[in-house]
Amino acid sequence: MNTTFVYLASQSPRRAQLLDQLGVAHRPLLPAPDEDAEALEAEREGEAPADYVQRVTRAKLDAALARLQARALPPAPILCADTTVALGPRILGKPRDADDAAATLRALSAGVHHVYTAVAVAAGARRLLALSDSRVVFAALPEATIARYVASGEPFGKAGSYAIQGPISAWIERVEGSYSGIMGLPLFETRALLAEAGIACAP
Ligand SMILES: Cc1cn([C@H]2C[C@H](O)[C@@H](COP(=O)(O)OP(=O)(O)OP(=O)(O)O)O2)c(=O)[nH]c1=O
Repeated sequence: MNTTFVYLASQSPRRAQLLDQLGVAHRPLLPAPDEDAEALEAEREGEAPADYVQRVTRAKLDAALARLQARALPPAPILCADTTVALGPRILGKPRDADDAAATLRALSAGVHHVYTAVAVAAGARRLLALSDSRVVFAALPEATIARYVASGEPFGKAGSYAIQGPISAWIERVEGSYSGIMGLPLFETRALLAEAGIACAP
């Protein structure tokens, strides 16, 4: 396929910024107002977090392909991703409210959790998917820190109620894996998928 851009099927500004780092031109391919994006992220009982994140990412890709067809847009590869924070078998999604965000941060405090990000590319008839798995160690979070952080508003819209790219990183002792993956788009895996789809990244 001879294309000069990819469609980024994501509302996340972080994913657009991360894709910029690869030097790949991209255009948004966002859901219509009547599309139920939340339904895609419904959990299934007993499903392992790594399986969940890949299933949701495939569903996001299917929805994006249908959107491209419905809007009769020019063909180009589509990229999407999903990030899930897991404490053992438990999925810690985006917080419902301030209490939920504080409870999630208490659960992550003084412990180890995983951040899974699946990234998927559709190019022509091909569909490619990769999974990034990172291990994050949080120090013990004082109650006052949790309260200030929740009041700052940053936990909202973030899986696991935190953003590694923000001030809470001062309480992260160790990370093994992919920093960009934790932020929402693992650049090593994304570059490899795009290369497989015939799209060269810089440098
Ligand atoms: C753990 C963590 C998550 N996040 C963000 C990345 C994702 O935007 C969000 C997880 O939600 P997602 O459901 O993966 O993505 P989204 O709803 O923001 O965007 P879309 O589905 O349209 O692509 O949490 C951070 O920014 N930093 C972090 O450290």
